[in-house]
Amino acid sequence: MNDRTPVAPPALDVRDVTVRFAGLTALDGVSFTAAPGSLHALIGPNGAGKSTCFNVLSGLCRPDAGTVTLGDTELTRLAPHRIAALGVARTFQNIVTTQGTVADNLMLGRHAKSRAGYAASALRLPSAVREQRAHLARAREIAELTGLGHHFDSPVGLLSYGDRKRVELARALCLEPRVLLLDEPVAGMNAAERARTADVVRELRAELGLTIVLVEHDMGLVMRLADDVTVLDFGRTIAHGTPDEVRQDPEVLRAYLGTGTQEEEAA
Ligand SMILES: Nc1ncnc2c1ncn2[C@@H]1O[C@H](COP(=O)(O)OP(=O)(O)OP(=O)(O)O)[C@@H](O)[C@H]1O
Repeated sequence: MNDRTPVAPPALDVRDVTVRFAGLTALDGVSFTAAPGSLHALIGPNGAGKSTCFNVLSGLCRPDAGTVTLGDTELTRLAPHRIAALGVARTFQNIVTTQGTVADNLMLGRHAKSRAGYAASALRLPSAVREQRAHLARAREIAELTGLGHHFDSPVGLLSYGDRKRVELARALCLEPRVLLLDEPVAGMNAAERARTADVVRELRAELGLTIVLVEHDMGLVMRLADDVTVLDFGRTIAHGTPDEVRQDPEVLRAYLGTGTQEEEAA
C-alpha cells in the first residue's frame, strides 16, 4: 500500500450552485473555494443551506445549476461512492456509532481501500493476510491521531459521547481522504470534549495536510480553526473572508443577531 505518500491536496471549487426543493431555493448561486490544505468553514443560521451544500459536495444531492470541482475533476454529477473514491470523505452530524469495537469500525472504513478479493480474504491467502495486517496498523495510527489509541480494542458503546463521535471522524479518515467534510463535529459535546476535538482537527490537518470544509454552529471553534469562512443565509452567500472579517460584517451580524451593525447591537 502506498496510502500515506503525501500528495498536495487539490482545491475544492464550488461555482454558482443552486438547489431547489419544490418552491424553496435552498442554495441560490453559492460559490466558494476551499484552498488546498486550508480549513474552510461554512456557517449560517438554521436553514441557511449548509447541510444541502454538504449533500451536493458529497454527491447525495444533485444541484439544479452550478458545478463542484476537485482540482481538475468535476464532481457535480458523480455518485457518492465515486466522489468518496476520489478522496472526499464526509462525517455526518447525527451519526454516532454504537456497534463493535473502535478497531471494527475503523476496519470498516478501510474496507473501501482493500485490494484483496473476497476469495483471497476468505481463504486467508498470504497476500490477503499481509494486506489485512497493514490496514490494521494504519487503523491503529488513525486511532492514535484522533485521540482514540487507548480505546482501539474497546467496544464503542462503552466510550464517552465525545469519543464515539470521534470514531466517526476516524472512520472517515480511514478512506485516506484528500478533502474532509466535517458536519458539526462537536455538536452535543461538553466543553472539554469540544476542546479535545478542536485539538484533534488541528493536529490531523497539520499531520495529513488535508483540505477541510467544516460546518459548525460553535462559533468559538470556527473562529479558532478556520482560515476562511463563507456565511450563508436563506441559501445565499452573505459574506466571505477571514474569521475576523466575517465577525465584523454587518450582514452577518444581522443574520445571526437580527441587528444591523455592531453599534446598533451595543446600543
Ligand atoms: N429534502 C428536502 N426537501 C425540502 N426542503 C428541504 C430539504 N432539505 C432541506 N430543505 C430545506 O432547505 C433549507 C436549507 O436546509 P439545510 O438543512 O441545508 O440548512 P442548514 O443550514 O444545514 O440548517 P441547520 O443548521 O438547521 O442544519 C431549509 O429551509 C430546509 O427546510
